[in-house]
Amino acid sequence: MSRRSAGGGRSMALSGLRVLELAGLAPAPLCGMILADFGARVVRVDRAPRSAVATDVQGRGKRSLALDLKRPPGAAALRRLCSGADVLIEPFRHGVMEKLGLGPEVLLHENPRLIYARLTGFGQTGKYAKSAGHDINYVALSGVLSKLGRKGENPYAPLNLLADFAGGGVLCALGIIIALYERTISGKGQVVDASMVEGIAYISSFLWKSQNLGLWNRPRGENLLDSGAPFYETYKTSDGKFMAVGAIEPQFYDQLIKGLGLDSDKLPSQLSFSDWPEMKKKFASIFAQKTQSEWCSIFDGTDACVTPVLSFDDAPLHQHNKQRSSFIKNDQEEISPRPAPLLSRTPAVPSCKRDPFIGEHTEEILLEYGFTQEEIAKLYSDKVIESNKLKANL
Ligand SMILES: C[C@H](CCC[C@@H](C)[C@H]1CC[C@H]2[C@@H]3[C@H](O)C[C@@H]4C[C@H](O)CC[C@]4(C)[C@H]3C[C@H](O)[C@]12C)C(=O)SCCNC(=O)CCNC(=O)[C@H](O)C(C)(C)COP(=O)(O)OP(=O)(O)OC[C@H]1O[C@@H](n2cnc3c(N)ncnc32)[C@H](O)[C@@H]1OP(=O)(O)O
Repeated sequence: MSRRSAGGGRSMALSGLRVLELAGLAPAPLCGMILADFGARVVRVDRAPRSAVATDVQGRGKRSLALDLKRPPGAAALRRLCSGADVLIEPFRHGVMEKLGLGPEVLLHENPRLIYARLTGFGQTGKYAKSAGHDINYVALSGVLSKLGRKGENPYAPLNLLADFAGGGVLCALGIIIALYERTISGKGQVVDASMVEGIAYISSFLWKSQNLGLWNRPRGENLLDSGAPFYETYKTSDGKFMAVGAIEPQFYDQLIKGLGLDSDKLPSQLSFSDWPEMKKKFASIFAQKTQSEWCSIFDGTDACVTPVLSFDDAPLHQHNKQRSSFIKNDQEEISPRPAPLLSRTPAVPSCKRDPFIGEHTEEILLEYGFTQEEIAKLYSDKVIESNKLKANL
């Protein structure tokens, strides 16, 4: 496991980029964390009066400023911060920023180079633009949820990975980077309308565009890649763990059959759909006869596409992941995934420090953005900003 400190002397791809992230639930924090991991100076703008504990668990590499946006001097302070920023990420449903007087017309007028990223579930327009929602709702509206789940069961949302993170945080970060690239040519900022419904739909383009290939003709849970096929499944081992099987191509399927100790001449053909349920039972009874580690000994080094299903405890300890330093430890000994992808010259250097407390850096950030000590004192006395130095010094 590697332990590299932020800013360890190497310049990162996004060094010098100034980002303001208005505190949100899950997607915007990931977006901000990605930018911070790759070198951006990300300020999380938390609420004042602040809540006791930060709910953002993706605060790595960020600093926190606690600011009351509902008070006019607070909104004015954010406008000023935006004048000196490259990127603003806002995670509220449509209309919230406009109500605060912080809509894109205002902020882009004051800073035409600003990338104004709006990360929402339903986007800035349309019937649901002002409705509350969460990951599962967005996946549902994208069409994708209808495809997920096992045979005979209700659709199943795979945690909150699809909308919040893949279609939300990650695609918003991509939108920001694209807009920043375009700004190098035009000199102009723009609004990034990152709707998680559309984000999921977009990352599911393969699903949409493969509808005519016959891959998805059968009901949910009975197709090649949705747990219908015996060779694209998980199987329980004798020690209560699992193996993942993804032996799609015939040459890899042959190696699976060999590893399981079966004779392919005595089996139905791989793509005989009607035999799939029976083949699954056969595979399951064989996998149940050995431990996960025994199966790894059999399949490691083959092309059978069989791997262990690792727990969070086991994944960082797996030899392959250790060889690539795929997981890192911070100063609190917390383990998390190393930023991906790896850039050869300017890789991400994630911070090893703990996440910021709410309001921990209020003063230093305001000074950095050009506020005077007198202006800061006024904001304090007006109770528009808060700092949390006490906790930070513990
Ligand atoms: C499935 C996921 C969500 C998972 C989240 C969980 C991980 C966490 C949810 C609850 C957490 C727990 C809880 O907090 C209790 C504990 C607290 C403790 O500290 C830690 C442990 C906890 C157990 C804690 C643990 C975890 O953190 C939780 C379990 C998702 O799908 S996330 C994606 C959600 N959707 C979106 O992001 C799409 C866009 N956003 C929205 O649609 C809405 O924001 C949303 C999410 C529906 C929320 O609606 P809401 O009405 O609450 O907000 P908005 O309409 O957007 O308006 C925001 C209002 O706040 C004002 N405001 C904002 N910033 C400031 C500021 N700096 N100063 C003053 N005011 C501010 C803003 O003006 C708005 O005010 P109005 O309503 O008056 O207009």
